[in-house]
Amino acid sequence: MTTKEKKFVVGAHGPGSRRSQSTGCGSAETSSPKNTSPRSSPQSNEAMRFGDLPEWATELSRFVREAVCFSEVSSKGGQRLIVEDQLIEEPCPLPFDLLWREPLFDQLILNTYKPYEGICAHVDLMRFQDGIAIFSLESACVMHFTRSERGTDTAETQGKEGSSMRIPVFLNPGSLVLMSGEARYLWKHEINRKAGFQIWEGKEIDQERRTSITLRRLCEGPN
Ligand SMILES: O=C(O)CCC(=O)C(=O)O
Ligand SMILES: [Fe+2]
Repeated sequence: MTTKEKKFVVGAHGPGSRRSQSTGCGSAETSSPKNTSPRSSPQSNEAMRFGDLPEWATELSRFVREAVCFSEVSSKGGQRLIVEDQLIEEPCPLPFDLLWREPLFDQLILNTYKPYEGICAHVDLMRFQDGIAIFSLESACVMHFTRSERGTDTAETQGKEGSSMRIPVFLNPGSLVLMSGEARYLWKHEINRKAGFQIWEGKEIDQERRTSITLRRLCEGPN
């Protein structure tokens, strides 16, 4: 895998309160070596590494910086959009205080999923700092973001029928997801690959093996 294969950056960021308690599948926090995996099948494989990362992962960290610095939004110094007469400022995909910390990441988890295996809705453990990167490889998929119970629904996050908003994000093989701020603390992410759930533009996505590499940084102090 080379960094050249990465196609684009999906930045998910919001200002808001940073520390809400996480909710996982049910109510458990997730993505902890000690917790039950939030993935929907026990046959999934995962590998974890803490501390000094292997060279290829350090290269991925460098790629994250490069991708943020050269992304369209960053190069314009935060994109400003007018939507229905309202000025919306799209923040940088990863705030600069997080982007330039050293090390950027010190924990990695590699997950492989067979077709129809996914990961249920969760907020990553509070033992990890803000600023999380996920490289999505092999099979395309749709990741859904839903407001966690800790982040109260507002008029903006309510769908027309009053149900909580569910935001689909299409991930190509090679996509990079960056989560910080509200997206990291107040929204759950999920990849439901059960039959009938991976629909994009009206068509079901063909499923193959999917691999993801998640990079995070542990909070200081005992974990
Ligand atoms: O496989 C993915 O893309 C998501 C992984 C994830 O959310 C996690 O490990 O916490
Ligand atoms: Fe996660």
